[in-house]
Amino acid sequence: MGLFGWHRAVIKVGSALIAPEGKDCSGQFLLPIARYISECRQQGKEVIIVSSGSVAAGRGLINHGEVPSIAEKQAMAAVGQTRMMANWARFFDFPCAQILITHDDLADRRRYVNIKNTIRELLNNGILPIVNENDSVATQELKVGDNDNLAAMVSQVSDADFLMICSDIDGLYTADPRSNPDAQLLNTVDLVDASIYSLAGGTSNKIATGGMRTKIEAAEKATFNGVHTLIVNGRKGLVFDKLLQGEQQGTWFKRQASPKKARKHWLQYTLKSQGQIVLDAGAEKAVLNKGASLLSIGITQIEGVFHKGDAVNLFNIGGQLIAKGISQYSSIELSKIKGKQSQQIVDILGYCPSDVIIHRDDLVIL
Ligand SMILES: Nc1ncnc2c1ncn2[C@@H]1O[C@H](COP(=O)(O)OP(=O)(O)O)[C@@H](O)[C@H]1O
Ligand SMILES: N[C@@H](CCC(=O)OP(=O)(O)O)C(=O)O
Repeated sequence: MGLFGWHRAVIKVGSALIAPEGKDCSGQFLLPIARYISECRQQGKEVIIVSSGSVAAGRGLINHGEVPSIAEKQAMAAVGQTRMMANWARFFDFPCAQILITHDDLADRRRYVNIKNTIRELLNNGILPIVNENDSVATQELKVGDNDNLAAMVSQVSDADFLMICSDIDGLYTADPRSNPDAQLLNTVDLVDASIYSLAGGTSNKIATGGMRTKIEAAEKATFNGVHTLIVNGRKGLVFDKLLQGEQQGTWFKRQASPKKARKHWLQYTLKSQGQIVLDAGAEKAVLNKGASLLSIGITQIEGVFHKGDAVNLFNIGGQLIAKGISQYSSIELSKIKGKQSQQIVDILGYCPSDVIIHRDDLVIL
């Protein structure tokens, strides 16, 4: 896949576009981005927005000193978030959904799986998820801190294959063009290394967070996970028309592997298996040959102590390791529902967060 064959994109929109005046919430630059998103959805592609701007949108409504305190900023985010959501919603004739997350949510395996399930359901229902950091509750030390890195994390949790960062600059230059008029725009970056980081300066915008450095960090994370990353100027409407015509814009950071390969590598080597599940012959066939999700009916045995969101190894009845996946249930829950129909889960446990035990997207065949 090059830059245009993507199926699921995360589009990050920075504060500089939502609040060009440094406060309030403006639609000035959002129309071309919204049109681009609608057009892509019509082509059958899926889009998730990561939007900044809650702090800026609430700035005018909270009394604050020259430099707002953390509490003042958290209050700004609380009142600004609804305004920012309403600002987006007026551009779309399909529903938008708000997801607020912190670093803590992404680090906790159980909540990570919940975020993943929610995004999957929203997309299946044609709803546009709009994600932001939960600024009004996140403590400083538990924050991702900037929405560029958050967008890269969202691209992973949502299994996206494209990340577009819309900023107020044409892309990555050889130096910050605001202080270096001779700086040259880079069209492509094959690999994010120290030489790329050395080009980045911070931001001069008092409402923005990261400047170019956090965008490079995001590009490094995403491209490593198999996600092509593009930084474009979201202030130029023409950029989105050109993208729709298949013309590259901005700076393209090329992915290091296919998302499948990167994900497989992550599941297989990074995630430590916490337990074992033994499958009957029917489940083994469904998982191996039909690309199916694992259902409770096909499970014969559980070993080890694991929680929802943990990785587990799957064995066939003959004791052969066949796959590894992320379990939607804990070992205690599974010991009660193994061998049962999915419809019985709710009667046995009293709840049923998922019809499948391991979703096929969370499975790697070994
Ligand atoms: N090498 C560079 N190339 C491009 N922009 C850079 C570079 N170094 C620093 N910058 C600055 O990064 C800014 C974009 O980041 P930021 O202000 O955080 O925007 P956003 O709100 O979109 O996240 C640019 O306006 C630019 O001044
Ligand atoms: N979560 C914050 C934005 C943080 C942020 O990274 O801003 P930006 O650098 O403009 O993308 C907010 O909604 O105001």
